[in-house]
Amino acid sequence: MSTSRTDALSRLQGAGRFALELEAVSRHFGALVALADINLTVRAGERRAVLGSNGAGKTTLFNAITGDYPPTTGRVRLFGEDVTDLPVHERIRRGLRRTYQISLLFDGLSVIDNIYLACRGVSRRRFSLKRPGRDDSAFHTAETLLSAVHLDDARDMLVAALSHGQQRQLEIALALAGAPRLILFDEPAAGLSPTERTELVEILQSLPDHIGYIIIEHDMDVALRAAESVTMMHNGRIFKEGTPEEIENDPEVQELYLGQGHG
Ligand SMILES: Nc1ncnc2c1ncn2[C@@H]1O[C@H](COP(=O)(O)OP(=O)(O)OP(=O)(O)O)[C@@H](O)[C@H]1O
Repeated sequence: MSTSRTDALSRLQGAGRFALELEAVSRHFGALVALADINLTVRAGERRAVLGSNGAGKTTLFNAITGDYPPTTGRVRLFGEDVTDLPVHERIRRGLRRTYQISLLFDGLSVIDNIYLACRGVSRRRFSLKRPGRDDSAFHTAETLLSAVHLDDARDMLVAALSHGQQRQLEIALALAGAPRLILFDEPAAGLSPTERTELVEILQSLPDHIGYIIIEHDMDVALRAAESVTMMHNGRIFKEGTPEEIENDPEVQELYLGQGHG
């Protein structure tokens, strides 16, 4: 981690606030226990990877954090505030964002229009009847986000004409609209080529320091490069936590992960 990023993180965390605290979170689907007694904290600005085999409970963990599927038991706190009983949109208002495994882009619109709509959607003036002009601040924000996800060259292309990798980059831009403080990325590298994966990691690494994220990733290499801490899940429980180096060199993790054909 660079010295300037370390300094920025200590400033953020000096405020003494966690971005996320999960306390004894469980989620049942009928008799199935998808999450069991999860205790997890993520510091403000921290970048965390969640690894685990199929069915380990990673997406259910995201659903519990966002409120898409609230926990059966346990508490969820965002930036020090208990949000367990709050609906999804109230968590979004508090700076939580999420990307999905499936695309939620508008295929028939251009890249810049997709980003612009996301920016308008979270702006205070979204109900204004006035036709937006070039001085609309959402336009400027959209142009900034376009560059942040390396899509300047695809600015006016229709989403339907983008490569799979470009679509994933655009999804990141949409998650950056508004003032996100914690983003949950659900397998952003799925289906990407090695070159696209490298670009994705560069984009994630250059996000502003105050934006923390949790990334679900099957590709160990991407996860270990994009994160500074790792949580490994297995059968709905936290199996290991550590730095990327600790997780990579852990014999139990290697056995579990490589034994299941990942890596
Ligand atoms: N809405 C649901 N209804 C019933 N069972 C569910 C639901 N969502 C998840 N599950 C079950 O919960 C368990 C955990 O699923 P989850 O999708 O969280 O795993 P995952 O680690 O994200 O897996 P993958 O890597 O395949 O996406 C699985 O057994 C799954 O079938």
